[in-house]
Amino acid sequence: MLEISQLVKRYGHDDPVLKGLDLRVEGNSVVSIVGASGAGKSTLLRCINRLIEPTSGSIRLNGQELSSLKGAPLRQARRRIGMVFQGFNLIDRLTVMENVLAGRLGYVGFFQAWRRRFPPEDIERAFHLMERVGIAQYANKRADELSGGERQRVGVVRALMQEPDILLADEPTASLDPVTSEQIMKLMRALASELSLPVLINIHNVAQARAYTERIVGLRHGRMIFDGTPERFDAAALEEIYGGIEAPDETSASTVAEGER
Ligand SMILES: Nc1ncnc2c1ncn2[C@@H]1O[C@H](COP(=O)(O)OP(=O)(O)OP(=O)(O)O)[C@@H](O)[C@H]1O
Repeated sequence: MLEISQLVKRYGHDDPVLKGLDLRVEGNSVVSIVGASGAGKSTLLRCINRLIEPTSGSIRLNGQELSSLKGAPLRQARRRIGMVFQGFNLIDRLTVMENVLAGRLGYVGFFQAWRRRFPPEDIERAFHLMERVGIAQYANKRADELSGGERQRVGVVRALMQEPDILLADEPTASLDPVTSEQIMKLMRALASELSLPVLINIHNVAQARAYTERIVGLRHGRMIFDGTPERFDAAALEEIYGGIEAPDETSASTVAEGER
């Protein structure tokens, strides 16, 4: 379980970008975080995985306080936080299997990794997960020979190889075509349920947030101004969050039929 309370992040001497956020995410829930550009969505994810240092407040993952960790304890905590990126962040010249095994780097020793000697159970887990998401046949292909959707599946499997307690996804579908985007959203939702994993997804596509996540958190200028189900995420909520700015993909909201959910 993730429990964030009174999280503040200030870059330098600027006004805080996150202004006292409270958020609690339990079990296998899939939560989307929406908000206009600059609202603080990426900053929130980066505070959770501690790519950046929160200014104040508390972030607890399964009871462990993350906000003050440093050194080895921070590295250990970070390997329990899986991250999926907009640009996939794969190493192009390495194979799919090598990219996937990179998810174990927080666990295996340096020389083991350098000699590419991963324990058999890691290889087995890699194949199992690759099969689950439909990329096992590409195990020995170079990552740059795959399509965007396949590459993002590699990104998801790499994150799951960490055996994470939570999965964070920063605009995971923004580089993909609409159909592939929906497949990736469906996949993350299914995996959350299969693995009892909470998933937090930063997303600009409001239609997909509504269709594929069970809870939507709306940020505006670093404050949470909406937290509810897609059913409650109505035109008024949209107006409050985007304040007259058209939400990037709102026009396609009606194209996601109930039956596809
Ligand atoms: N490293 C940084 N140094 C200074 N300011 C930063 C830094 N990173 C982000 N910011 C500022 O913090 C604010 C929030 O940025 P953030 O990237 O969290 O927003 P976002 O909601 O994810 O936006 P987008 O949807 O465009 O990715 C912005 O005003 C941004 O300029």
